[in-house]
Amino acid sequence: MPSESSFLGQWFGIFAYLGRHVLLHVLALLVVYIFANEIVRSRRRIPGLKGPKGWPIIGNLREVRVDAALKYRDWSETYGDVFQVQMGNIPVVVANSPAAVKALWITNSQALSSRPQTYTFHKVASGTSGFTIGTSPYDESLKRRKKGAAIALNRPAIQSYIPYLDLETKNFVQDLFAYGKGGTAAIDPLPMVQRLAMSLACTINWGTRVRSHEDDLFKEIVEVEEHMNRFRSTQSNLQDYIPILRLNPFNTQSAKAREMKARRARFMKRFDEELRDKIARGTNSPCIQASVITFKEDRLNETELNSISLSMISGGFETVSNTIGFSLGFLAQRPDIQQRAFEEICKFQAVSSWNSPDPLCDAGDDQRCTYVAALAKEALRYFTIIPLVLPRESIRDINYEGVVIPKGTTFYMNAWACNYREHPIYHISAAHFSPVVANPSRSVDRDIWYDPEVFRPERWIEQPDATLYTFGLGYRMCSAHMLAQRQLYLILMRTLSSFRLEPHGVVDCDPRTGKRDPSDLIMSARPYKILCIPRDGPRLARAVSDEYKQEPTTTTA
Ligand code: HEM
Repeated sequence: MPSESSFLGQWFGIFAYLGRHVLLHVLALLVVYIFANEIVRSRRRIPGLKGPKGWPIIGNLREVRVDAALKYRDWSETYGDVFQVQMGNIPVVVANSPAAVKALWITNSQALSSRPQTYTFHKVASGTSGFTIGTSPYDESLKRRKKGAAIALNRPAIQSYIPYLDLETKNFVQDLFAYGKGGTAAIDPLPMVQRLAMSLACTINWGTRVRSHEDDLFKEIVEVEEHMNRFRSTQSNLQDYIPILRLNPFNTQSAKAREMKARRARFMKRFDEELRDKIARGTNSPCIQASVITFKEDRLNETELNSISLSMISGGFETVSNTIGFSLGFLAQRPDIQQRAFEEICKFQAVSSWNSPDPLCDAGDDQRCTYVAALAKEALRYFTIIPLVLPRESIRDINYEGVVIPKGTTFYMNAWACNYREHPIYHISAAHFSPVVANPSRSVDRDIWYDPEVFRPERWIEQPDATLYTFGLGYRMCSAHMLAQRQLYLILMRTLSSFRLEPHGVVDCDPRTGKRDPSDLIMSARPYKILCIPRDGPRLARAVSDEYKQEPTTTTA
């Protein structure tokens, strides 16, 4: 009779043998898979275009997981201004200089008129709910939606939104004053400016305001949109590029994307239903959705209408708020710039700087205070909150300096690299950088700066025609760049004429070191607190006291 221990020993031997066998098979399969994938990956590279080779399966994903724009700029020194990377097996062309970007995005504007589709954002997080304009591929429907957005965001339309801008920026100043307890309590201004931007977008689109950053609806939209921003990131959703990861049954990313899709659909439906109800009762304010629903001549279907709403929320809210989020923290540490802006506002309003100017400045003024307009533009350049613009996809072959880039290729514009383009004779490696003394005559090309690392609004007064890359370029450039600049200008005018900003504790709003998550698509600053000290408390209190939470009375286009 075999003893119990030898019996167990036999079973153990059988299992060990089977285990080794299975393991060897799995390893062999893995090697074959990697080998076969390497052949596919190298065949998909664009012939004639240089670029880092990357790793099997993941390509360059590991190297560009965070701060991709900075990495691409570094690589451009080795591979040239235009090179290819591989996201998994997918080749992507990256353009890193003003000249290259203009040759591709302007000269080939129509060829670059589409957007690539990704698994996480397009298939899971959006699905049948439709895409924003900024994430839609090129087709007839996109053309209709772009036309609708262009009418809603052109100069005359913006003029009609001035009462809304007035109300929301006034509400913002009131919030800084009230929550900041007249300069005695440190506050995080981000939720307040998020409310401003969100409320403006909702008013223009649905005729509905978002009154407080303490509202549950506000918090819900912020949370959902922040997640959506992550699903749109060009480098952090590995499953977009490595399809095998989508099979993972415990895939938390897809589960989160589905959850956000459902939550987004809920608040969109709520806005839509409220508006339809108001239209039925004849109590609606004029807004984009009402004008399309009421006058059906625009021929936009339900999904297209939804796409415009999504674009207003997703385009209009995080962009402006994060630019201001970085700017206020940064300016709190730059009393010199605040003082200069204040003096320029006083001059603009024709009051002496020891008298206080009107803290609420004229909402109808279209960026005529040159210094503050330049300050807004410099904030857009310096913080370049979408460093890699939004990806494009070519709908035709493009010939770039003799290299044929096939139709269907993804392109990234490195707006960061273009906005920070430094003339070679002033180039010093980032680690040893010391700002060059300001001397405008030394900037030899209008798109190339001698001091890009310095925050200097004056550059836009010296070179008003220099290109700003923050809104992208060409056919798919930001549809609302005029509205956004107007918004930023009025927010800065009113904030800087009302308050002196001081940092409270550590404030890092440096666009290189102070990002909350450097893998996001739209960058935001790490949370910080500042003191908003009224320049003239009694006057400010009077200016913001009058019924600031009322509904706007003037109509939209
Ligand atoms: C600081 C503010 C803003 C910045 C930095 C910004 C930036 C951008 C960028 C980089 C693009 C892609 C451009 C390209 O591919 O060339 C874009 C597209 C877009 N933006 Fe903005 N944006 C801002 C504000 C807004 C606002 C306030 C709205 C709406 C109210 C908006 C609506 C859109 C739309 C609809 C598109 C899609 C255009 C298309 O694909 O055809 N943006 N934006």
